[in-house]
Amino acid sequence: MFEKSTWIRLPRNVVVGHGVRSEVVDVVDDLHLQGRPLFVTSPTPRTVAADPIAADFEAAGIDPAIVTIEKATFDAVERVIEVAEAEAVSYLVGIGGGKAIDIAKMASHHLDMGFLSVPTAASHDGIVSNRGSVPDGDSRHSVAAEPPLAVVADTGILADAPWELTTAGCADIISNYTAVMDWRLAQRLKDVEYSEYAAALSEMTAEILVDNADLIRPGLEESAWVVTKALMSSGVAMSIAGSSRPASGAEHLFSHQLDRLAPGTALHGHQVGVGSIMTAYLHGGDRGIWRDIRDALASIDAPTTAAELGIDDETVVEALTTCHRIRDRYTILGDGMNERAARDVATKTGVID
Ligand SMILES: NC(=O)C1=CN([C@@H]2O[C@H](COP(=O)(O)OP(=O)(O)OC[C@H]3O[C@@H](n4cnc5c(N)ncnc54)[C@H](OP(=O)(O)O)[C@@H]3O)[C@@H](O)[C@H]2O)C=CC1
Ligand SMILES: O=C(CO)COP(=O)(O)O
Ligand SMILES: [Zn+2]
Repeated sequence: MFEKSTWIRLPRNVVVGHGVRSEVVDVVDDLHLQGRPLFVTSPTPRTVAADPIAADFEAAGIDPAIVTIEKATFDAVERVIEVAEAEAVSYLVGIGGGKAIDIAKMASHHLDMGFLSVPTAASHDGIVSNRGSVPDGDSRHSVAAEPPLAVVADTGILADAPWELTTAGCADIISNYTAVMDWRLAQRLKDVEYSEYAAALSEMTAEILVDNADLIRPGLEESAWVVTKALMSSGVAMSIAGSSRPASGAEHLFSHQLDRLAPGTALHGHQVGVGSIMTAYLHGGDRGIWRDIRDALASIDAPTTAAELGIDDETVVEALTTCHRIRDRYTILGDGMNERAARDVATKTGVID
């Protein structure tokens, strides 16, 4: 008897383009959302987007509550839940980078409320995904959360954000190449659940981004357009898979471990990009695609070395040898690298000296 079933949750409205910030109110109307919203934002995105959007809501006769979070922590999620209950809101709007959007996602999951995603930086592929990422004890990886009902991505705001946020988003996408290699490996060796559609979408997204790398330049709004569409597509791949597998393999384990060993030093996307150079080498050796990944990252100004990340060589080696413990996810790292092998891959790929 055929017993398979799947439930894919995707946003109903995706609005991308110049000046669409002012259309958040219309999107809420289109979704038939009633009552008060709670805006979840962080300091810079509040000024750049949340306050002006709040003014649009007030002009439409809706009085939003606003909570500003500084860090992605469970305390912040708790605080958002408390404010949502105290202010009797009906839905949430996450306005900001990965931090604000993830907190909004996780709080709305707990509250069983809808949420909208309004990115102010094209820095990560959680804009659309059904995953939320908040450090919990020793774990740093994403968990299932509420997918957005809608995404409103204003390319004017995204293009004005610091350039490194956009290059971080590009690197998060480029890392899909190695994430999918790890996923296929895990399917072959450990029989993990695998979706050819999600894997193909994730790889194709990276390929389109790399093919359009010459359009990705600072100050060019078209760059924000190209990168945001790729981030959405990658997020959809995660939603189809029902896991972050299409976009997160050993390169993400490496990045999550760096978040523990050198917190706040480099952006998520930049760390996974450097991790991807090394794990591509582990998959294919010297004839593999590690140089293509490195060159693609360099072509969009993303870091390709530990020094460019601002992380010392020893920390890279430590992260490589320990990151397989971060989560139960089989990757090319298997049950862990020894120090010599880690130093070797990091040196051969030029990540460390
Ligand atoms: N859920 C998922 O599927 C995924 C989640 N992630 C998670 O997302 C996070 C990474 O996202 P990232 O966006 O890099 O992190 P942050 O939200 O911390 O944003 C990075 C920085 O950019 C600033 N910023 C945001 N927008 C603007 C703007 N328009 N102008 C100027 N500065 C701006 C923020 O300012 P300020 O400090 O003032 O807020 C912050 O300092 C990680 O926690 C990662 O784990 C990543 C990939 C997928
Ligand atoms: O960053 C992600 C995808 O780009 C999410 O992956 P994790 O599940 O490893 O946190
Ligand atoms: Zn990522």
